[in-house]
Amino acid sequence: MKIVHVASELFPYIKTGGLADAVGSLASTLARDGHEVSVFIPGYSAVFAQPDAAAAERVLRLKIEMGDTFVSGDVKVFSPCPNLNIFTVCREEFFDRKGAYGNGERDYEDNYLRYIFFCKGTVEALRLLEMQADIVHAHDWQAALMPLLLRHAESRHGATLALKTVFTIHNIAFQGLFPMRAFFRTNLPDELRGIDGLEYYGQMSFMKGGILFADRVTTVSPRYAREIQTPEYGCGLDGVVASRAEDLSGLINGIDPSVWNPATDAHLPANYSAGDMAGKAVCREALLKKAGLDPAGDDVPVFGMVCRLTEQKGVQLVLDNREFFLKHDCRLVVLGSGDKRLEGEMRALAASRPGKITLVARLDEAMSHLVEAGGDFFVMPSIFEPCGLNQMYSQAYGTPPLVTRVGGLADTVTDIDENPAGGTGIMFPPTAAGLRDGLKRAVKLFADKTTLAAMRERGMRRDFSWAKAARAYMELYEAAL
Ligand SMILES: Nc1ncnc2c1ncn2[C@@H]1O[C@H](COP(=O)(O)OP(=O)(O)O[C@H]2O[C@H](CO)[C@@H](O)[C@H](O)[C@H]2O)[C@@H](O)[C@H]1O
Repeated sequence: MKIVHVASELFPYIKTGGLADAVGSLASTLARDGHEVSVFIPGYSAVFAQPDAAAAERVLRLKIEMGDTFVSGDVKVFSPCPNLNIFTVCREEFFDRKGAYGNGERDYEDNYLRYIFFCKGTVEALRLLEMQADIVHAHDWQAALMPLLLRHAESRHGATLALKTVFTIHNIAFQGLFPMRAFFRTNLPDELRGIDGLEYYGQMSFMKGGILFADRVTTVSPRYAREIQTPEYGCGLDGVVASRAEDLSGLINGIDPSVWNPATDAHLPANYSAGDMAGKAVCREALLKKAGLDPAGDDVPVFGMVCRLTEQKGVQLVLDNREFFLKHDCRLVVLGSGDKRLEGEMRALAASRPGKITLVARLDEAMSHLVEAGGDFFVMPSIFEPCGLNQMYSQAYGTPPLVTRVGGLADTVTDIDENPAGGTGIMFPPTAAGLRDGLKRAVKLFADKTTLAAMRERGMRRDFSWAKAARAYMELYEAAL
């Protein structure tokens, strides 16, 4: 099958979060299975810093109509492995910047222009390169205009660019909402300005376009697919999502075993597996040292956390439990940056107990592997979580996760008290009291080494592979065609 993915992130070329991992793994798994896969991403300068992308060749010059003007750019391509072509839609003025979406303080004000250009450039490339896709699969708000722009270009040019379109919601909290004047740059027909089109309370919503106009809509777990049809989790788009209920499905992400496998992980000082756990202790020691924490004996649990520091990830719940971390003999390593207030409060908490609590406020791929491997428990108390990857990584690394009962977390972790013979983690409601209870249960469990060892082993033997996840997408594509 000819499959085209369109996304603003792709591991290992450009990543700010789980979107990059999900698209990267899905695309390469489908390519390995023999499908002809292309991925379109913006030509961020960071992409070309990667060795295989540095040799990208220009295949097209673009001149894209955006409102009453034409904007130029080009398309470069490289191929990191058989059956996989990565196309970058380039325009230095838009994508040659330090951050993908903003400067660290705020989002770029021209993001609507950048991603309209990206989607239009992709559609134009599909046309000029005569790619004849079976499926065009767009991800998240940055690519959400693809289904509409593609069908519009088809009717303008009398061509078929793709048989079916799929839109995946990785996180409905980020919708691409802009003042309505942005619509003018799409050159879409005026009737799409209204409530049955892209309008959302007087603004223009990219994500609404993806949900309404793709042939199939997916999100990244069955539970989140149900949740986003409710006002509590739908972030204002619950009605729109519910209107597509018949074409909506929730497909769990997988993890890429060539990147996330403790038996082969090159980021770790020692490897280990369910059958030989000796290396995990080496990783634990290395983690404490790297994080600048005091050594911790067998009776002192090490809690790890890796995430964007945002409300979504439940960082506030951790802060609300400062007393727990201060009172109990434990260690806490937090790797993440983001919201300045949360970062500041976490930094203050760490400063109040150096040697015991630490915040590493940067993006650090290698250290994220070490936290997964070296921790005794992984803390992931998300307020909402479409799928979540770290709770799967942590189970694969023998580090039981503490998770809230929401979205993909509830779909991928089994609570040890509810199911003593099958438990792989600890689950609780998304509140400060819920997390407190979870932490206390973890401390108790840490003293019960037999139960803990069995739980670790069960997590490590679970099949979270992308092979399984990619099969579910293939079934969806086939059903759509
Ligand atoms: N400081 C840091 N250093 C190194 N690595 C860091 C890091 N901070 C975060 N990461 C990494 O970023 C990724 C985060 O992935 P998640 O799926 O947990 O969340 P995210 O909310 O970004 O993704 C959204 O999309 C994905 C993909 O569909 C969904 O699983 C998820 O629920 C949804 O919110 C992980 O690989 C993690 O290790």
